[in-house]
Amino acid sequence: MTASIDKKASISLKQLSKVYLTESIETHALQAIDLDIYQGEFVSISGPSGCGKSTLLSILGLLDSPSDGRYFIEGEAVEDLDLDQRAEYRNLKIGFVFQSFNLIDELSVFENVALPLRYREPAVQETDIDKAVKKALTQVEMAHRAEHRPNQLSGGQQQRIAIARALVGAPTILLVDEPTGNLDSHNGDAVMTLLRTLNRQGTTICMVTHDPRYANFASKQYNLLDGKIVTVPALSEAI
Ligand SMILES: Nc1ncnc2c1ncn2[C@@H]1O[C@H](COP(=O)(O)OP(=O)(O)OP(=O)(O)O)[C@@H](O)[C@H]1O
Repeated sequence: MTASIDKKASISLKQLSKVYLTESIETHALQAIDLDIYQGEFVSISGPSGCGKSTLLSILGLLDSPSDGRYFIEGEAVEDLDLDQRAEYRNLKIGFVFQSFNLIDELSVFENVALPLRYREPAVQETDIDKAVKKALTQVEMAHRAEHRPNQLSGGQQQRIAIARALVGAPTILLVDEPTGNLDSHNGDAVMTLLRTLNRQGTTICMVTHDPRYANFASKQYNLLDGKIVTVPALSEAI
């Protein structure tokens, strides 16, 4: 049987499952997940510790493979790609923002943001890299810090640089993992406001968070409970 694919979905999961096998223990981390994320959406996925959020994000980011089910990016099946193909797909289609920023202190802000483009084949021309990096830094309002090193910046500024690095390759989707986890509430609010602005400018976002306050920034909210996904009704529907 061929799974029905919605061509318009940027990301589509069909009956996707992940089982971890360790010695005699079988953990069903994700159970028959069906999820469509459309271009221009801002989706949040929340849930308690151990519900499968990191597992889901790793699979969406092509860092791990499902045990069963299908995963389509822009209508193309990606669950069976080999390691090299996955790396290439990840570079072209996925922007990743981590809780811990993961910037390289030995490189300038400019070079950190340029990094994903330097791994592309065929090589991206230097003038195009320059243009794309400046555009991404402008989007996160950090163009004035291009020559700084990450460790010369505040946590909130570092997260902005990490977002610019995720945006620079014009990905299909931005996958965001607890973006405010290492920030105080002022910087956390500013980063969330930036993500909302980027979404309103057209960036598709899927964010994992355990903070319900920040889940409200998303236009569509899901809860993950024991590896199963449930839609959170919009406020107007809940009343
Ligand atoms: N590599 C692994 N091997 C075995 N079991 C794993 C592995 N990674 C995760 N699990 C199990 O899968 C389930 C889901 O874990 P996951 O890390 O995805 O949850 P989470 O929602 O991200 O949790 P947290 O919010 O605490 O980070 C848990 O029961 C966990 O123990």
